[in-house]
Amino acid sequence: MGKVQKKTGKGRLDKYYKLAKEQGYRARSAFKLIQLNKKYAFLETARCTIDLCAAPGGWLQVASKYMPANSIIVGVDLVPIKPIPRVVTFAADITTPQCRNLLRGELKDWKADVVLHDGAPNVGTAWIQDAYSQAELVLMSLKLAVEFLAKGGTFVTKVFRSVDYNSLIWVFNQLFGKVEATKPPSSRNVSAEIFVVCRDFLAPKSIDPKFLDPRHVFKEVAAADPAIDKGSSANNVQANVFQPEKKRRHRDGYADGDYTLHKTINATDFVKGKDPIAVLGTANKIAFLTEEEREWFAMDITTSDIKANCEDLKVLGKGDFKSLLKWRSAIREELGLDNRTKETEELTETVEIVEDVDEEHQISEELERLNAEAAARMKRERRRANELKTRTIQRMQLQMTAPLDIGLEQQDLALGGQDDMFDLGGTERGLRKTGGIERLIGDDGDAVEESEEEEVEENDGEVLDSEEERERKVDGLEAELDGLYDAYQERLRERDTKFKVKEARRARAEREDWSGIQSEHGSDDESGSEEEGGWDKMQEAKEDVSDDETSNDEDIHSSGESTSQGVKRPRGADRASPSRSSKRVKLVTKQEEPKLSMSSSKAAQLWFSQDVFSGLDDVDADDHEPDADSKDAASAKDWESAARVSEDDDDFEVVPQEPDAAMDMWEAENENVDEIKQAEIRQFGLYTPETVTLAQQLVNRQTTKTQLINDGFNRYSLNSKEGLPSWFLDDEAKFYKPNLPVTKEAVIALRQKQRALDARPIKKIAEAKARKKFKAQQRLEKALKKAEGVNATTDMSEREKAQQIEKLMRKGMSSGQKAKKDIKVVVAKGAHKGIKGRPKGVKGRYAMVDARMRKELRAKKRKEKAKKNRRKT
Ligand SMILES: C[S@@+](CC[C@H](N)C(=O)[O-])C[C@H]1O[C@@H](n2cnc3c(N)ncnc32)[C@H](O)[C@@H]1O
Repeated sequence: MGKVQKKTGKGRLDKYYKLAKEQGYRARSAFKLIQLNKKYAFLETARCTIDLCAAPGGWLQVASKYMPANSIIVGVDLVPIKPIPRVVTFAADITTPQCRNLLRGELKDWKADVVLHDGAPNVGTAWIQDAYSQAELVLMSLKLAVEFLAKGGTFVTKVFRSVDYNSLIWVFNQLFGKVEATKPPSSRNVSAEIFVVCRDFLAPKSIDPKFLDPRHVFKEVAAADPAIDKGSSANNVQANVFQPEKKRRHRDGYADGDYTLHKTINATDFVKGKDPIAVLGTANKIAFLTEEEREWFAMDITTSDIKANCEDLKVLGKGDFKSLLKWRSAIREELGLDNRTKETEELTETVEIVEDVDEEHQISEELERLNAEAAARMKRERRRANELKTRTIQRMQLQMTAPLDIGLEQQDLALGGQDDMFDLGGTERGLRKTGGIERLIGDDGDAVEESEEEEVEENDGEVLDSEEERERKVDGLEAELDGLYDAYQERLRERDTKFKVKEARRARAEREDWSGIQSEHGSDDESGSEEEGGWDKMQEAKEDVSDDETSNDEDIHSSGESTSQGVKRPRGADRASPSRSSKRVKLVTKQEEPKLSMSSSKAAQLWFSQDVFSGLDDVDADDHEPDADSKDAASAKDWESAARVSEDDDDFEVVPQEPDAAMDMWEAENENVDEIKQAEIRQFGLYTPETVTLAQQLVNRQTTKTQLINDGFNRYSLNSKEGLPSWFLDDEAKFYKPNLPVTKEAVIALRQKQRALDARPIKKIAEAKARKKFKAQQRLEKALKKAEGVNATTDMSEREKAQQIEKLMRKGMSSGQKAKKDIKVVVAKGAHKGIKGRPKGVKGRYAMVDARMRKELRAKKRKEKAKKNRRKT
């Protein structure tokens, strides 16, 4: 309470704060003066007013508004006050003679009709201190008031409700005819302030300076202190003892005859005295000087704590005082001063009778208690585990936890809920599981026993009977973890559109990932299908995504269905079709038939028939393959064929095959292969920076086909993913992939292409445009019909008809939307500050804005949002 209340947003945004803002007052306190003036009407008749402690100037504004024109208004404050029309201000401390001189200089011989004082000391630490300073400030302002007030004048001052309040009122009553204390409605109830309106200044010829001297005015209250010291008020002393921070200052020096600061009393006074609390409140030390006192000192009940407490009473807390009082009672009992001993004996006897209890009953009670404790412990653990699980799920939902962390947490839980990642016990268990512990410990049975014991202890009630059980438990947890992860992915997918986009991108990236150039035989090979991450995987991914894309962009891909397959080729070229495997077989056949080498791979054709390869028949001239017996064999197309063969079966044997029915089917399905191929290239071309870069490298002879083939055998190509958890695979997909070369030029070229694509109107825009056009047409037709109707009427003159038709046609031709009216924004500052109604020179719709209010509204919204978020979590 003692602290100066911080004006938080909540407190500030009250009715008067808003009103002050609206009306342009600098402080909400302006309304206090308005309300006081409404009640006592002192401003309207005043011709000179002094406002002491006037910053920022709210009261001055009010005075300037309510006082007659040409009246004098002077404001003083420690801090400078921004200028106010008709008001003179200066910065000074009202408690100093300098302020008095300044006022005198300003007013000359003028007397003030009103002196206002709304001062509050700028300390704001301890309430008592504040209240006293404020009372002193009031007295100082009164001192100035009596000097400058005209007879019959009014002094308005703020006073805090405190012990000094009555003294002040008494002084006011000596100097003024009418003194009234009031609390205007705008003064917050929580505030201890009261306003005292002193009217009808008596203007005595001479005033006893004691009336205006704080040492005399507040003497009566200060004089209470010695009384306390003398132990006259037990309650106050008690307050002194238990609330030392609230002690009043000795404004009038020390108690009579007591001129020392340090006061030592004898233990006898404390023990045998009637008011031990008063003793504790006044003394600094309890001394053991007499024979008897020394005996007490030597007694067991006088513990070292008690002795230390007696040394310095001023540093003791409540607990210490209590123990001193207990000690006093004990000594008094010893001395027979209190007759509690007897009572205690009686009590002890009673206890002895009660102690005759049945032993069996005790044991069963003990057992019950232990059972109850165990049950409670189990329950607690279960609850804790559940809480942990819930929290983990929440954290996953908030993306605060990586699935890896959850795994660890869950596993830890399974192993006792306390082990951490680097717990050696955990390692030991792991080793034990794999039989490694035996190897480590050898035949040292002791060590094993010890660790087992530890394990049992760690598991704390969740004793795992066997290795199998433990494994089962871990497996179960892993399965649960996988389930959780899948659910998490699912939720993400449902909620997060961004995630969907990322997933799509990832799928596409995977489809296009460079996984080496491999033979199609890999897919034919049964065991090969097990090996993911190579060509097969790429094909599968392509199929999956192609499926999706087909459904989205049917019109685009319909013509390209099942046209080609191969290494690194444009999106959509490969379609999932039942005849896929047969086509593969056919492809191999084709490639192996020398005559058909040109059409051996649709994908290769697509790839190399792009502009970038035009005129490049000798891409791999450096590379002399054994089957390169023709000019074409050295071409890129041939390179592709070679690539297939190179990764074929181990024996690297090319088996020529006869053209079969399947081949016919292929041709029958794709009559205009070339056209489709060209369309595909036009549509997709090289569309990842990696492919463009590789193409560039081939063109620039920076790489060769052999090089590419060799690069295909890398650490990423033969990864077995069997049995790996899905979250791990997801992570791998993100980070464990080859880093393919990308050139700056390739990226620029692709960006340009993308920009060109983006510039095309999308379907929705086209639809919206068509809708707009259709509506415009409808409007026009309607207008025409109405115009015809108007034309047909007979009860209108030709001129009227023309006017009406023109109006209708104008409406029909319009966009159908009403033009939005502009709202003029007027900032409530400068000339616009505090005005009511329409600001000058503003026509049409307008809105008054206030930067401060906007900030506060924003802050309010921000806080509400934060609160809501907190509630959610
Ligand atoms: C509550 S504000 C006054 C508000 C003012 N009535 C208004 O409406 O704008 C209290 C003011 O008292 C001033 N004050 C405190 N001690 C002072 C002193 N010794 N001399 C002059 N001004 C003082 C502070 O600087 C502070 O501006």
